[in-house]
Amino acid sequence: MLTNMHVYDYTTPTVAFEKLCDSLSVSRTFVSWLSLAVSVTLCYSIYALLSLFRVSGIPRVGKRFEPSAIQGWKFFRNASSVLHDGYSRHPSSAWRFLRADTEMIVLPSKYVNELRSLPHSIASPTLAHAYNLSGSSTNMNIILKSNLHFRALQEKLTPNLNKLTGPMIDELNYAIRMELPECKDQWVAMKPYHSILRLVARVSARIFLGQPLCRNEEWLEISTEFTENTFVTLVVLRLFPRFLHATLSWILPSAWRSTNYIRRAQRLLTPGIKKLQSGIITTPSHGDTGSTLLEWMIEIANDNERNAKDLAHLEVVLSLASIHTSQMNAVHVLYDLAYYSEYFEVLRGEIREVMREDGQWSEWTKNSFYKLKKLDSFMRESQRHNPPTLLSYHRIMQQDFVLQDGTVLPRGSHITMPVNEIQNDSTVTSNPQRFDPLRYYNMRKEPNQGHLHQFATTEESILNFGHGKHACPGRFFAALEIKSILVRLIMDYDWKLPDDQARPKNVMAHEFVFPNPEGILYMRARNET
Ligand code: HEM
Repeated sequence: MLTNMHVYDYTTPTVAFEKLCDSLSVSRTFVSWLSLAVSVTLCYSIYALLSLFRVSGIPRVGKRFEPSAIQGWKFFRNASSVLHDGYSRHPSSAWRFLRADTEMIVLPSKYVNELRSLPHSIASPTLAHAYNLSGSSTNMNIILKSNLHFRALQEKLTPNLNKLTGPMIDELNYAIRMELPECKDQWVAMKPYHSILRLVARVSARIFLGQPLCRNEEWLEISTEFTENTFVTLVVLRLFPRFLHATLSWILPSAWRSTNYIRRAQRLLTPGIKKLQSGIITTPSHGDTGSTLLEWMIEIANDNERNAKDLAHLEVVLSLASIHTSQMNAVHVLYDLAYYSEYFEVLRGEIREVMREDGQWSEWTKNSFYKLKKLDSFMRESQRHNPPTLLSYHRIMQQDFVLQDGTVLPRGSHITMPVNEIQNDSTVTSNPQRFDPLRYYNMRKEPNQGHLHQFATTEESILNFGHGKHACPGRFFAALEIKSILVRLIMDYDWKLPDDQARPKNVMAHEFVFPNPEGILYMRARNET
């Protein structure tokens, strides 16, 4: 016979749940947390199991039954050894490794030419960038909605670089006065990471938004801090399986801050965008000839791309793509120059030659900067030793695709290339351990090589900017901006490392490589210019 205690009303799950808790004499909160933990563990186990079987036929590096969370942690701590291990075993074929949030298929560069012109419908770089940046949790999924920013850079900004050189130089003059310390006749300690970030942010803002917004302190904060917070968020999220990202981003302060920066950018930029769209503002905002990137975006936008808030959002995305990437290269070059200090005079000699031909730096054109082949070579060599990321050429396969040697890239898989391993392979770069600042300058002196091996040129095995039709559309602007900043820093100041100190060590997180933000250099004003 059943006692009353066992006669439950199961008509609703809530009632059944409450009765069960009463009968077990445990608190409802405890049971809720327990069920959540069991569900998460179950989902995670299924996810980990599925990832074991996902891409058969392509060998995987890493311990076979080690959970993806542990492999992801190892990748976070020491991505270079994971990639070095995989590349040493499989230098000319595909292999894969597990991150906590996905599995990556790593390809050698021999496949670049097969992949470089595939359309988005087969291999999508945009989906891969959005995924890699945890787009749905970091406000970066806007790039899936429109590629207006990409087109504006390719069709408008790059062909007009010559006209933009004047405004860039003008803004840099102002930025240097605002951001660098007074150091006449004395050595002053400073952190280049922070000062150069502000120089790049100011010069970029002049080109992206024009005057007076480029000097607006709120915009300068948004354009630098959005990126820093987004990277903190994605570095953390990458340690967890994908299905937890949305929940985790609710509790990460860096994710709230990024979202707030997007809202602030929309509040700040939308009124001006609407005026430009309705033709109320017609004069170019540089205060010079030419347009700003924002004006070009408005000019070429199609009917689905005219939403003012989306345009403001894309301006922030452009800041993420451009400011820290350029700043990092400039800081690496300065750290390398301070270490190999004999090259200061080599580069100054080259700059003096261009001044003899083209006049004072303030009158230079894009072509004047092109003549700085030794500086260009130094920048490229510094980038080879300190690439912004160890992995590049990300694509998500939208269809199964069979490479010519029969390797199958399944639909949904995430492919990438180990740029750092490839460019430091001795079959690609002779004596790769050696830091040889004039390596590419000397290569360009060979017959028919003059236009090759430049900082902004991409090659099958030099993939820091990608390669082919999806390669970085901002790389020519980046080269010009970085050179204009470096010319000033090299000519107007002496630089040195603190006594007995080596070059500041890079900071690594997952595949990302950052110049040390705490690195200190001493600077002193020179009289020459
Ligand atoms: C040293 C500086 C820079 C580096 C190393 C760099 C590197 C890259 C790389 C590797 C890609 C991906 C290419 C691919 O898919 O294969 C990329 C894409 C892109 N870059 Fe750059 N970049 C730099 C500067 C800039 C600048 C200054 C701008 C803007 C003015 C810019 C705008 C973009 C955009 C819009 C994309 C495409 C993102 C998308 O698909 O939505 N980059 N960049």
